[in-house]
Amino acid sequence: MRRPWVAGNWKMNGLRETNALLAKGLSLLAAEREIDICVAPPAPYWLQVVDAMEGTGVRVLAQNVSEHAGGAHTGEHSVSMLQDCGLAGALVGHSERRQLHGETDVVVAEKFAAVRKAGLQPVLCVGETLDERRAGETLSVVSRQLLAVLESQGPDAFDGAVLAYEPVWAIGTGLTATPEQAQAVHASLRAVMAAFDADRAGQLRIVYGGSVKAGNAAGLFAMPDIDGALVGGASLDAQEFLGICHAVRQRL
Ligand SMILES: O=C(CO)COP(=O)(O)O
Repeated sequence: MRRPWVAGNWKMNGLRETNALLAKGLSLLAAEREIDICVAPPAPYWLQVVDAMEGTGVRVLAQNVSEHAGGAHTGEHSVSMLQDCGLAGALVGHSERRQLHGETDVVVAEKFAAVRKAGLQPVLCVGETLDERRAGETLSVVSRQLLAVLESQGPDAFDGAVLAYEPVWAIGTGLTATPEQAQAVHASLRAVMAAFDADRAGQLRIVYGGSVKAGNAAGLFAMPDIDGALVGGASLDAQEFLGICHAVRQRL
């Protein structure tokens, strides 16, 4: 039984006042003890959100992290800073980082390693663009992105980690992958992992991201290999996010 996992990626949204309102709305999640629930606010608000979520069981993630331990890296933040601020982990390789900030598979794997070595939870994001899907390259792209970590760090690198499948064409577009489309990719990713370690593949939580809302979550979570969600836009609305967290309970 894989424990359901849902996270809200707030991206570059929110200010102190709206964060406080959203966090207050999310405090109802304290009841959801059998599910892992996380939020990933922008870095300037980590401490605000860590404080606001105290006692709720909701954990706070970074949206990105440096692969370097410290030093002359203007604008970056290290895993030690995440730890110092009380964060539980970090997203690595989000498609917006790969596409807009030129992060390669190698850099993403280094970030994954840095998070893991600090004992925090890495969330590896993989996904294909619309052109890649149309060219029939979906499975080769997401496998390559997963293998960049698996081959360099081994399957035990995924102990406690989460793998997020986020088709780029479904992010922020309102186009959701159908449950069947997402399930097919999740099953393939699990098979890639199984070639290294079948037990660990069975335990790996693979979550879906891309226009998940309260209204389409149940269909996705009914699929055998969709263990939760990484939610963007809908996580900025407490009721929507609560609805998604409730929907994932069907997997318990
Ligand atoms: O990128 C995402 C989460 O990381 C998904 O974003 P949307 O839910 O807004 O499509």
